Amino acid sequence: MAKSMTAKEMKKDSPHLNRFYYPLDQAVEKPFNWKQMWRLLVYLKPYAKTLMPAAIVAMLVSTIVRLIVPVIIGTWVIDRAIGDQNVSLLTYLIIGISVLYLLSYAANTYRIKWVNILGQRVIHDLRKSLFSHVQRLSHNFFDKRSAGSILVRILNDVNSLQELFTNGIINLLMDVVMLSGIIVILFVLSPPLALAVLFILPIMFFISTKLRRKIRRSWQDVRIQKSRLNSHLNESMQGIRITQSFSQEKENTEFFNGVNTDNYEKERIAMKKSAYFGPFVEMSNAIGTVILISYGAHLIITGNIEIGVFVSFAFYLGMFWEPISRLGQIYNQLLVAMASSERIFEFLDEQPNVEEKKNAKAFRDMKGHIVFDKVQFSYDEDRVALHEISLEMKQGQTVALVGHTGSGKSTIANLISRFYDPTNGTVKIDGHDLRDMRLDSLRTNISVVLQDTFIFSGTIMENIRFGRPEATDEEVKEAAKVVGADDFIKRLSNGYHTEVEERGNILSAGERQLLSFARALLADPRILILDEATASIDTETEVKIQKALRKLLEGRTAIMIAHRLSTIREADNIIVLEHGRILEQGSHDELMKKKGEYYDLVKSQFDMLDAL
Ligand SMILES: Nc1ncnc2c1ncn2[C@@H]1O[C@H](COP(=O)(O)OP(=O)(O)OP(=O)(O)O)[C@@H](O)[C@H]1O
Repeated sequence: MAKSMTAKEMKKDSPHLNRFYYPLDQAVEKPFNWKQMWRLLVYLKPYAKTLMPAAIVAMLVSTIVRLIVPVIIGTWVIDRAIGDQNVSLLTYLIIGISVLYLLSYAANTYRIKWVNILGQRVIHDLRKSLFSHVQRLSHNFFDKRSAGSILVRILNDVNSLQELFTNGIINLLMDVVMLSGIIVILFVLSPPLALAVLFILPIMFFISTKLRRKIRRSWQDVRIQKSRLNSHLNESMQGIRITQSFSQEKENTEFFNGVNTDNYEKERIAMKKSAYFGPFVEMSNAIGTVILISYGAHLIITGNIEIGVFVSFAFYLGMFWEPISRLGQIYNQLLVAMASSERIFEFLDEQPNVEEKKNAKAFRDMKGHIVFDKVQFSYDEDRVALHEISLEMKQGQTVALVGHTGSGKSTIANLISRFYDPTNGTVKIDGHDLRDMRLDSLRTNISVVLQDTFIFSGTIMENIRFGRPEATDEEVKEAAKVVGADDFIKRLSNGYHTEVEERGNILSAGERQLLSFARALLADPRILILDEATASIDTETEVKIQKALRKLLEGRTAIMIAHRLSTIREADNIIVLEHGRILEQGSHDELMKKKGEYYDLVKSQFDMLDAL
């Protein structure tokens, strides 16, 4: 039964969750689904002729040895060799049994090895296909999900399938063979004793399944609690600076202690329930043994069975519980795997919204002449982000997009890079509808410099080279020089080889911006999209950035989402947007003369500056 908790339930469930709750928490129980199971098993296909059969043969060898040894001991060693006091037969039997055990030992070693390799490979393949698929998905997929939830699927959900693929499937086969083997042998040896001993089987199976279900639910609670603990820990570490600056450490610690205690409580309950299982197994064994002794002894005394059969029964009874208990475990594993695989397949079934046509053409020598022809666009059904926008950006022009927040500036930029397709109308570059063109040939001609520059972990050199992986060290340095980033890079401890952590925490906002300019310049795009930083930067850096910008813009079509008056003023064309519509456009002087919306915007910036 699928079960997800509401916030209210979670708060009730966890007394310490007064301030936060984490809606990602979900119980992981899904009904068994054959179709999905079959889809999962397809991942074993590449190994269907190598590792799979090898592991199955090894498993069969060790299981068959375990199955026949008790019969040999009962009917041959006890009834024949010892009964007839036949020493040479006894010697042969001892040697034979030893050889069989050695064979089983070798088969087991290989089974474990092959099964583990098989599991690891399947998980490796699954993670690879999931990652490459997710990387191909369009922006609208990432709009709907947090980075954290995507990470959980690629890491945790795939991990939770590992156990199924390493041991689960082969163990399942092994246990079925073992269990059916034991039942058949017991009935062949003595049908009445087999009936008496196996009579308790369905009862035990029923009770143990119930018990296991309870235990499983408790461990699910533990997992949910752990995920809350992780979420809180993650949030605390990410926000540590804000916590410290607002002196909220005490409150935060109290909250953490609360979640930690809840976690402990859930673990304690789960442990307690799990502790019932071992003694239950022992007790069931004991009941079986009592039945065996009382009824078995009666059968021996009345001459219906020999002592050897009795001994074989005792052996099998000891072996019986292991596969039964493991089958329950595998069933649990399957349920967990169902939940995880459902989430994984949900991602794999997601198709990119922006698709490339089969016969898509490549841009050759793009000039960078952009035309929007009656473009309408909505991110979601109920809100229109752009209404019938028609505009032209000529080759080499710098076009500034201005307007209030939410007016559609970034949306226009997103459509030029074809991160989304227009709902109506067409976006053309050099006269080609973008939907007819190859995505890679479009995007290699466009560089996007965002406000929040993303710095990857690696060296400064590698970060700049991201724009053109084949660039030489000299070309990287040249690009940095042109945009004026060279000065600060040289002052870093290791110059161009300084390691910057993910997101570039060791660099200032201005430095990060210069770095992203160098990256864009190195890529040498025909079209440059620049989301200008709103963060205030000191005048010296501002001047540097302006100079760098001029270099960067030379000979390219540039679309600037502009906030600084200095940038806007220099643009060839200024497009003023409001609520997804173009209000007016023209050069700075033309628009100032018009005394429209742009004039008001500029005036308000000046008024603000005066007020400062
Ligand atoms: N990924 C998205 N999903 C849904 N709606 C979105 C998405 N991105 C933007 N919007 C909406 O589309 C409209 C236009 O947003 P856009 O980001 O283009 O504005 P903007 O002018 O660039 O704003 P800002 O100056 O704040 O960056 C807004 O109403 C916004 O809420």
